[in-house]
Amino acid sequence: MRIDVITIFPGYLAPLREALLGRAIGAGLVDLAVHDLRSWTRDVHQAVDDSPYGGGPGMVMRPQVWGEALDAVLALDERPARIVVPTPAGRPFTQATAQAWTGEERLVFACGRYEGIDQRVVDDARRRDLPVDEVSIGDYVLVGGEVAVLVMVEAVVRLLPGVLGNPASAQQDSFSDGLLEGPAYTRPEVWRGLAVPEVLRSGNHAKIARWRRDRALERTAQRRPDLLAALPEDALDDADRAF
Ligand SMILES: O=C(OCc1ccccc1)c1cn[nH]c1
Repeated sequence: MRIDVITIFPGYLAPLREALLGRAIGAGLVDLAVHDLRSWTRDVHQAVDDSPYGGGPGMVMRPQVWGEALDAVLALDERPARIVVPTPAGRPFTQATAQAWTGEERLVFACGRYEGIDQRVVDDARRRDLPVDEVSIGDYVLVGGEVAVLVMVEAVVRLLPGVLGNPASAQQDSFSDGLLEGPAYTRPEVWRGLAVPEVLRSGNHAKIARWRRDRALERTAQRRPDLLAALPEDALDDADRAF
């Protein structure tokens, strides 16, 4: 998978070259290219924003600069690309989104700042039949899209074959069965007077699986009743319902 990021703060994306993601890049599982949006400005001040039509606070990112930047970056590789624009006003980015994007040959992230990017940039891309997703990583406002890109790239790349040492852990992710992960424990057996739940040391794998599912159901009911309500009918068996 090729990933391009267009931003006025390329340094913000440096963490993508660290650790697991850095190894995925080194192993050739991911190609990452970060581009400075200001490369496509033509004025001496390298202006990337301007005042909003209709008035109001803040600034809007200029369409000309973004249009030229996207055209140039898209032209760097003939692989079809999905353009992703992080914004508080976007559709929710979820594990399902991350899973779906693992099928993409190329992702091009456009990092907005200020009050966002002139809407015509997205409209023009869609008019040219380029897939464009305006996505939100959560209901809060950041200063720019760069942090959201770090989140989304990590969520996607960890799912690519060969990236995680143990693919099973991606399968048993929180959300993969629609429930939150329950509590996890490791040695020592007793720590500061707190013991690991007996069942986990019983060696009885059926009992352990049941206990883990009960803890996941309990936690989901307490913290995310919305996820419980969203489960398909057949997702809960009788033992679950008893819980
Ligand atoms: O703040 C975010 O993106 C940066 C951004 C983009 C456009 C205008 C303002 C801020 C964001 C919040 N949840 N998901 C994304």
